[in-house]
Amino acid sequence: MSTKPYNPADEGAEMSFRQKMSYTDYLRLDDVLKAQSPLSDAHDELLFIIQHQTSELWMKLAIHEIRSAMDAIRGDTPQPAFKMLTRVARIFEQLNNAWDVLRTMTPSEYTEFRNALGQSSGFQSYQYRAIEFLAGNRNTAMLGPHSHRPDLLASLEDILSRPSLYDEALLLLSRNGFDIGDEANRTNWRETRAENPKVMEAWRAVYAAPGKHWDLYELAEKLVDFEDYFRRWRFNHVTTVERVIGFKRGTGGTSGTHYLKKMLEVELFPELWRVRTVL
Ligand code: HEM
Ligand SMILES: N[C@@H](CC(=O)c1ccccc1NC=O)C(=O)O
Repeated sequence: MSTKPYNPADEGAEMSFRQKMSYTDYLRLDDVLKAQSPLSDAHDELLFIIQHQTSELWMKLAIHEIRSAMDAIRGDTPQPAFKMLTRVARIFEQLNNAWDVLRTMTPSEYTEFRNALGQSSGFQSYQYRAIEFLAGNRNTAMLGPHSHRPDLLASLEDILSRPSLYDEALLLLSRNGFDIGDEANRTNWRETRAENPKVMEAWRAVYAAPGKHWDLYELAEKLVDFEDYFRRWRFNHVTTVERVIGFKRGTGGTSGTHYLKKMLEVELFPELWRVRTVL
C-alpha cells in the first residue's frame, strides 16, 4: 500500500517562477555557479577553486563591515561598530574553520594541478590586501601585483589615502581628551604608523578604568578580538602551506613558507597588545 507523496504545493508553496523572481534569479546563481573553470583534470582542483572563491566572498563581507565600522567610529557613534567588528571576527572564524576542508588535500593531490596555476597566488588577492590596508598594515610594495589593473590599484590607493581602522580608533581617543601626540595631526596615511608611547599610555588609562571609558574599552577589546582571529587565519594558512608544499618557493615568487612565517610577526594594533604587560 503506497501513500501519495506529500506535495508542498497543497499548502501554498509557489511552483511556477516564469514571471516571478526566484531563488536562482535573486542570488544570480547562474553567474556564481558558472564561475568555476578548472584548468586540469585533477579531482581536487574544484575544491581548491571553491575554497578560494568562498574565501573571497567572505572577505567582501568583511570589507563591507570594516568600512561601516570605520564610518561609525569617525561619526563618534562607536556602538554599531562593536557589532560590525564582532561580525568581522566571526567571518575570520568561518575562514579559519574552512581550512579543515582544504586540509583533506594531500601534497600528491595538489601536485597534480599546481603547474596549472602558473604564477598566480593568493599574494595577488586584492581583497586580502584591502583588509590589511583597511586594518592598518600598510606597505605600498604590496600594490605591485595590481599595477596592471588601474581599477583595483585605484581602490587600494583610495584606502591608503585615508586613516585605517586603527587610526580611526586613535583619533577617537584623541577626541575624547586622550593625548596621542603628533598622531592627532597626521595627514599622510600611506605607510604603517610607528608605535607611539603616548598611545600606549592612553590605552593603559582606558584599561585602568573601564567603567569610565566603556566605549573605548569595548572598542579596544573588539579590535583585539579581530586581530586574534586574523592571526589564527595566518597561522592556519602557513601550517596548511607547509603541510602541502613544504618549503618550495611560492607560485607568486616569494620564499613560500618562510615568507608566510615572517608575516606571522605582523601586528595590526601594536599598542593594544603591548598594554597588557603594564596592566
Ligand atoms: C594548498 C593551499 C595553499 C597553498 C599551498 C598556498 C600557498 C601560498 C604561498 C606559498 C604564499 C606566498 C606567496 C607566493 O609566493 O605564492 C601564499 C600567499 C597567500 N595565500 Fe595561499 N596557499 C594556499 C591556500 C590559500 C587559501 C585557501 C587562501 C584564501 C584566500 C590563500 C590566500 C593567500 C593570501 C591572501 C596570500 C598572501 C599572504 C600575505 O601576503 O601575507 N591561500 N599562499
Ligand atoms: N602560492 C601557491 C599557489 C596558491 O596557493 C594559489 C594559486 C592561485 C590562486 C590562489 C592560491 N592560493 C593561495 O596562495 C603555491 O605556491 O602553490
